[in-house]
Amino acid sequence: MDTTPLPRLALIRALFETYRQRYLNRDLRLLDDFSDNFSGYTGCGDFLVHDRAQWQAITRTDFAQVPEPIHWEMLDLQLQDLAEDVVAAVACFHIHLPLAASFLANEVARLTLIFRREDSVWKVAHSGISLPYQVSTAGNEVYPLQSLNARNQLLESEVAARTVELEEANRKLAALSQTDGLTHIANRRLFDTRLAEEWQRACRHPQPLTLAMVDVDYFKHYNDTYGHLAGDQALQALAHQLAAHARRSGELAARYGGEEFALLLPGSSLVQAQIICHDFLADLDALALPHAGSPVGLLTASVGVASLVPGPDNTPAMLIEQADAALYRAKQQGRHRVEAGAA
Ligand SMILES: Nc1nc2c(ncn2[C@@H]2O[C@H](COP(=O)(O)OP(=O)(O)OP(=O)(O)O)[C@@H](O)[C@H]2O)c(=O)[nH]1
Repeated sequence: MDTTPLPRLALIRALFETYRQRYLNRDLRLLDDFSDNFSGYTGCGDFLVHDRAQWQAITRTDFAQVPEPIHWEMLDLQLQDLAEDVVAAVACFHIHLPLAASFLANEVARLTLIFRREDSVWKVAHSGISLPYQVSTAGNEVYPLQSLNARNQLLESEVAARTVELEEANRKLAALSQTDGLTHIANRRLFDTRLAEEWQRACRHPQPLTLAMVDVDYFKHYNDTYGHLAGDQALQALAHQLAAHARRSGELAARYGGEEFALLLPGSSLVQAQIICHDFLADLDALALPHAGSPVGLLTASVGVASLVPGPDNTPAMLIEQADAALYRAKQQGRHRVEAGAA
């Protein structure tokens, strides 16, 4: 090594730099820089070496495992002037190997070098490298690439498994947030979203957007007679029937609120929607849920249907208002019926 007198810190820095360059460039001159009284601690092999020849062999193995120049991304360097003939350098860095796999670079390596002047020549008297993991090296490895690779693959598969679980949990959560807790059909939130989406779609490709509002008849009386729990079960049965009539893609049965439901029928004409709603009422009749407070003696519902071709002159709120108005008429005219269109 260069023995030109230098200010002490510059000297230590130069010693470290020479070591670093020779090590990074896989320069075999490094082998001559180790002291006859060398001791070294291999971070990955996890053992102390007292023998210069053994350390040289380890260094050769290192250079053979990765023959191309490597790179250290320096994080920190501390230089210590310990005695007239003894100096130290402690470096922290990421190791970048010229390999596709970059996982070693995620680790922070810490290298301690002690230089001693022997017969006016500075030698590396001690080298200790540590990496913050407990891995064993396989065969003739110096860098524990096989262990790290295995650990990395394990981590990646665990992350992948967790990601799948997380996606599944998110999917369930999203479904729950759009589902009515009692009837398990779409809730008001999903209805609002789908109405807005279908409205936009119908604006782009003009076609009618048709909506049926459904309301249970004399339901207060039903609750009063049979109890709230029976009322809940009746709502579940009705919801199930209504959902069976949302058959085509884009059609949606939803609980609008309380004992009121909605059936969104994109692309259906008023007449087609009326047929669907009549079928629904017939199926509800077929369930034959007794209702002593109803003139027909069964649980029935009333339906109001409206249809609009979405455009600049109307809004989703107008469609709901028109369906509500038709529903009001159905109630006024005796219930258990379908009323359609503007009055
Ligand atoms: N069991 C039960 N009842 C509900 C639920 N949501 C709303 N209701 C009841 O539905 C009834 C609706 O009563 P009203 O609005 O007076 O209407 P109605 O008695 O059905 O009369 P019409 O609609 O005019 O035929 C109320 O008694 C509410 O308590 C629910 O989730 N479960």
